[in-house]
Amino acid sequence: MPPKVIGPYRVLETLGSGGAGTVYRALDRRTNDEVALKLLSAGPALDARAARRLAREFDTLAELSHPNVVKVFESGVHQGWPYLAMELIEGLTLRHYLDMSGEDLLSTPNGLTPRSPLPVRRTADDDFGPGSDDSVSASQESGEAVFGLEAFADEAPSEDLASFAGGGMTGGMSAAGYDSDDSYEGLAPPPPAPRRPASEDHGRVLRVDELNRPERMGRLKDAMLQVCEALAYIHGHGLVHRDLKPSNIMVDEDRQVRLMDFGLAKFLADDVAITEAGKMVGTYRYMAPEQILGEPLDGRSDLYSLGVILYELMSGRPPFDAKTPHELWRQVLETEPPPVLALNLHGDPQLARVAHRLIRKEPDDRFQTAEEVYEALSE
Ligand SMILES: Nc1ncnc2c1ncn2[C@@H]1O[C@H](COP(=O)(O)OP(=O)(O)OP(=O)(O)O)[C@@H](O)[C@H]1O
Repeated sequence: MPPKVIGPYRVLETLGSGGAGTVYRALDRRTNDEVALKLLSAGPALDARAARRLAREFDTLAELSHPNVVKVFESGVHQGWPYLAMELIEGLTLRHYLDMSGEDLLSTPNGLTPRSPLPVRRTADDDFGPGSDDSVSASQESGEAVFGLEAFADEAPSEDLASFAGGGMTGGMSAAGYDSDDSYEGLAPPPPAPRRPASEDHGRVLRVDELNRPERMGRLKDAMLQVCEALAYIHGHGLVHRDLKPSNIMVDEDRQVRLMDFGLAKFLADDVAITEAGKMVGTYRYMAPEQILGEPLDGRSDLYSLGVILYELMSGRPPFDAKTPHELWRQVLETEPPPVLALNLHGDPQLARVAHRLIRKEPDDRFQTAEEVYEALSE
């Protein structure tokens, strides 16, 4: 059961939950405004010192203001658990926004609410369970390949479309639900990954020609440009997102993109207890090599994550895919991903070039700023 009241907010419904906690639609009883309230529950309840640090961190975020960055209103502590009040976005996460066909978008009452939940297996962003490597099917040469949505199966259960179909969400994956081993010692070479034929894929499939629909590509490009604007803004303020992934990007009814959850990863990374409990700081699949290695990060690490997102949304599968964090890390650090255009023969060559340059292993070899990426995407 969700709490009825959190600080000055009355909880109205559960919007979803992820590795760090649960997000509620809530009413600010002081102003009668609705907000999205994220209650963190990944670690032990905060002590007074950690609570003060949270307040300091989020005071900084609350000062930021950009049309593509979700507005943070305030933070607080509810029975020892930190919470964050932010702008309520009526919309979809980037992945669902791009999974939908143009018809879906146009035929729904508010333009973004899907008709019904899709039968898609959803796992956490760092779930390496069975099927995590099953995304690409045969017959790519013909341009007729189909991709199971398992290719996108890195979303938390909170992302189930039910939460947008008026049903709200209960449950979801708790941090304790992660069973992946994230220690970095004793890397073993990955066993060959079995690939199932497309017919065994469950749920909706996206064909390559669906991925390339001009309308979808237009939306993808436009969303990427807006993410670049958001990144340019936060990097300009000396901040790094650290956990950029499709579930942290929302698109509202006016197709305006909002970058979410930034700043949170740093707070959680700095809190060893929370980090160990949740294992969710920087989702592995989107993490830059330097982040995996625990090296200092700058804006270029976010650009790497942006490249993974672009690669995945263009090709139907992530550049590196593995069943365990060890395997994934080895691939990220040592191997080259297949060319996007080998997976999607008719993909946009310019976007493919941008994606590949963003996911270069050395930060110096990538685009250096979000502004540069914006320009390259606009060419
Ligand atoms: N500001 C918001 N407005 C509307 N819905 C939101 C907002 N923030 C989050 N949500 C919804 O709540 C869901 C859960 O968000 P949350 O940030 O807890 O999880 P996540 O980003 O999927 O995972 P993680 O916490 O591991 O990064 C999101 O997928 C989204 O559907």
